[in-house]
Amino acid sequence: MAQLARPCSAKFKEDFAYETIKDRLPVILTKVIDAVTRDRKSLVANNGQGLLINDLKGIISRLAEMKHSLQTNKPLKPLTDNTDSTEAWNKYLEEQVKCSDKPPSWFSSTWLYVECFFYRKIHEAMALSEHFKGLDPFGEQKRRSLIESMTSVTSLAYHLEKELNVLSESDDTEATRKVYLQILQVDLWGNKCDLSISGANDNHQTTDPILQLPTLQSGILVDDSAATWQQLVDANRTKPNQVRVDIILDNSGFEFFTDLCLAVFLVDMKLASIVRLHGKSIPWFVSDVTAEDFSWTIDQLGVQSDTHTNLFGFLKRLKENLQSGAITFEVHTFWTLPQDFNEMQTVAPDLYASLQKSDLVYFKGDLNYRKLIGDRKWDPTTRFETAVRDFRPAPFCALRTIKCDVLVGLRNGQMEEVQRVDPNWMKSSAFAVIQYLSG
Ligand SMILES: O=P(O)(O)OC[C@@]1(O)O[C@H](CO)[C@@H](O)[C@@H]1O
Ligand SMILES: [Mn+2]
Repeated sequence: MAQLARPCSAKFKEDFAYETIKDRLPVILTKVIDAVTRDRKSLVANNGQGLLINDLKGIISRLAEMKHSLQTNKPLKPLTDNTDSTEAWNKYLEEQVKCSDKPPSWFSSTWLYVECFFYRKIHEAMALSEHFKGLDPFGEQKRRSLIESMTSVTSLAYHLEKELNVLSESDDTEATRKVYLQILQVDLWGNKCDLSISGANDNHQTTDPILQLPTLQSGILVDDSAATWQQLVDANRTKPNQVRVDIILDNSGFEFFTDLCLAVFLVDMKLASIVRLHGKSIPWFVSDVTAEDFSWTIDQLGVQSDTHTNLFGFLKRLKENLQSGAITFEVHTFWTLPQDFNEMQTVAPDLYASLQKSDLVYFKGDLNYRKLIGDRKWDPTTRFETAVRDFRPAPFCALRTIKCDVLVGLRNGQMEEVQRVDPNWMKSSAFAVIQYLSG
């Protein structure tokens, strides 16, 4: 068994974790407080009673108390909101208390734990209110980020529709493979549009998603995309018309649109008979997709197609696949717990068993990647399969733009090359990996 690398933590000032906990999360939390304060009038007006003001004041004071706790490195406390994940979170806290010499706190515990706890605490502040239990303080930003990406959305939709109309009439496997690899790269770089790395500042897509690919290509440090194509071909040979693909979603907005493009492509080109999309059950890491974001996105694409007619053909395909059940959306509590994926089989055996029925699972984004490799500071030349440890429910592929300081699977000397090219490599989202592991 390879020696486990140490987890990222803000107790090491050289870790990106330190900058995140010290600087970035307080900024994000301040924006949440401002959003709830600013929206107070519209939130109350929509609900029409002055007493709601006190309810909102309760939320704001809990968030302010959380900010003070974060900035003064107070011990983490059990959650009190009595939701379906409260017990799991409090059990995890108890385990941390048992296995560390001092009470877990923001700057002493692992980065993965405290950053996940940060977003779960924001949800607790809402869940403890009377009338705003499910309030998503990031909802407005996520909606705005899709609307401001509409030029890129419509050009991508039009491009894909044209390709699908030609390919579905031909049985040109090579041409299909080429478009698959192109859409996969579009989906990969869609992950640049993430509101957490941007400190909740605007981060929508402005360039043409297809035309930008050649300039981004050199930033792909590991490219196993050919192996994912082969897995799809092999799965269709052994079980024609029964291939299942899962996409573990990340960010809403433009990235989610690129996920929908990949899903429609796989179904309409008969590379998968079902694509199961997995979202988050609570607002998460600012821009992650919730069930509310999923429904709003489908509705909004409909609204937009009235003016952006290039959307129309793609949207028809998408809606047909949603109605037929070829594309589905679901959530599971596990995705918003603190455990990394090596613990899924123990913590969420039902989810692990479901993923075991998949022929290919795509994990989108940086946080999913961190959870695949345990958010540990592995040597970058460590093999991906070593860092993933025992997690292997099915063949899977990480599609991740790099936004923090954990990375594996590189060649000898490759990390040094990257650092020379861009010392800011862990925050610039200029680099990415497509890393595949067979089942
Ligand atoms: O999972 P995503 O949306 O690609 O990225 C999540 C993220 O923005 O949050 C953390 C930094 O606070 C990092 O893991 C990463 O930068
Ligand atoms: Mn995210």
